[in-house]
Amino acid sequence: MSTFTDSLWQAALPVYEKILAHPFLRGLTDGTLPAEAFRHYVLQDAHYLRDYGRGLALIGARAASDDEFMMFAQHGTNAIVVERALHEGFFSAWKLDREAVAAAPVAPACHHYTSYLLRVAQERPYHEALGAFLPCYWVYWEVGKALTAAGSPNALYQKWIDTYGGDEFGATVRQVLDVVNRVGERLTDEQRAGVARHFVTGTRLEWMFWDGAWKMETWPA
Ligand SMILES: Cc1ncc(C[n+]2csc(CCO)c2C)c(N)n1
Repeated sequence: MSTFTDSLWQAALPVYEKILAHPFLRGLTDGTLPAEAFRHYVLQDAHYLRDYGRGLALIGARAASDDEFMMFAQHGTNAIVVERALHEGFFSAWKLDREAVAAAPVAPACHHYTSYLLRVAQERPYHEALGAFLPCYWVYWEVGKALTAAGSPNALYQKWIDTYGGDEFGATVRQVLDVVNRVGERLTDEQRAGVARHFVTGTRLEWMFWDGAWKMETWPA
């Protein structure tokens, strides 16, 4: 039987296909991604994870059930655990200390995505916020599986791929998909369309985050 989240995936499929074809992701698996672009990405991701964790805490506080609250609060904490692991892994290898990471400006794509997520988490209904926050999990899982199948000749890139292609991350994503399907059962068609709109927007912002890193985009003025 087709589920609510299946319909969300169908809506975002053209964007997901563009993500898989993007030179940043192609470059991770064939090894052609310039090291500076990867570094730009990981630095921006440290900024992203701190705001994403706060956004999860906000939507957790608005959840209809204690189980959903606990799940989002835990995932929010985990976003910071992952952000700290970047410091012990990639950043220490690049001799970047905490101050240097914090001082790196938040680039336009990251600024756009996190500003959007935090606005939706505070201002829009809970179900719409779920739509906006879901691509972060689901797109990364699908990308992780696709890139795991391809592999990378670069050990650093392979390490990144391993984070998102594994079963542990898959179990986390399934947990969130179950919540979205449960919430979806109570929604009208119009409300479901609202969730889908945010899901597509979030997926587009994931594409833009990789594209911004590929172009090593900074503020034009
Ligand atoms: C731009 C960007 N999008 C998604 C993720 C993946 N991700 C970040 S937090 C989280 C769940 C809660 O810990 C997941 C799956 C990322 N790292 N960077």
